[in-house]
Amino acid sequence: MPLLVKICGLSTRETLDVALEGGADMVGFVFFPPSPRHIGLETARELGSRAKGRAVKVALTVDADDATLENIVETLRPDILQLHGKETTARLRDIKAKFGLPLMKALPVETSADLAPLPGYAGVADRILFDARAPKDATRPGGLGAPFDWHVLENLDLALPYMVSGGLNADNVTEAVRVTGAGGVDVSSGVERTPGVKDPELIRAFIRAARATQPSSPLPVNGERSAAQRAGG
Ligand SMILES: O=C(O)c1ccccc1N[C@@H]1O[C@H](COP(=O)(O)O)[C@@H](O)[C@H]1O
Repeated sequence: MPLLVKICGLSTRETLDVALEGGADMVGFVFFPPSPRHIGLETARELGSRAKGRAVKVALTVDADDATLENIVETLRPDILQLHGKETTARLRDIKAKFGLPLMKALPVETSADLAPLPGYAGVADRILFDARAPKDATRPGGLGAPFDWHVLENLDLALPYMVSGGLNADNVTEAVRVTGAGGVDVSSGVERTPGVKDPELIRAFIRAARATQPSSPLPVNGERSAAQRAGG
């Protein structure tokens, strides 16, 4: 399976286009007011229609209530919900029943003890995102540009697809994939000039580096674009 590349925290037309043209598989939009990447519903509507059919649209929320999720689903029209708070398995079931969308549950990781909730989430989430555990005094649970010890995932045996995030950038993504065996990578701070301000060249470099972690793809089948073509190579 080709590595999935997600660029998260996009908030402008220009940087969304760079991610799409660079071949990102997933584009993420943050709905969490304390974040420097938070977008409002009008921006969500505009960026959502721009990304439609070109990449998987991911709505990132943190312990959002139903009314907030309803507004996001109505405007962005996401393909998947990324739940980055302390949502329980019961809440995941509830969200799934109400919104009928695939769920990616973010799990904060510092030590192997943090993997304990996995079996519960694996029963209801469609995908897991392993992210660095934020410090206790952080103003947000992610998007801090800090990695975790990837060796915690070294012997992971998980039936569910999983991605890794936290402090990734073009220089360390190869090693992160090698150590964790993740099927996807997710980046925000590592493609920014300052918190919330994406840098087009860093986005392109990250996607190129992530694609380069893979053996060269076989010839495309049934008109599919190869990984190299998707990377613009
Ligand atoms: O990006 C944010 O501001 C954010 C806010 C709240 C929860 C998660 C957030 N970002 C996600 O965190 C990971 C790691 O990001 P980084 O590359 O270390 O900056 C990623 O999934 C972001 O989408």
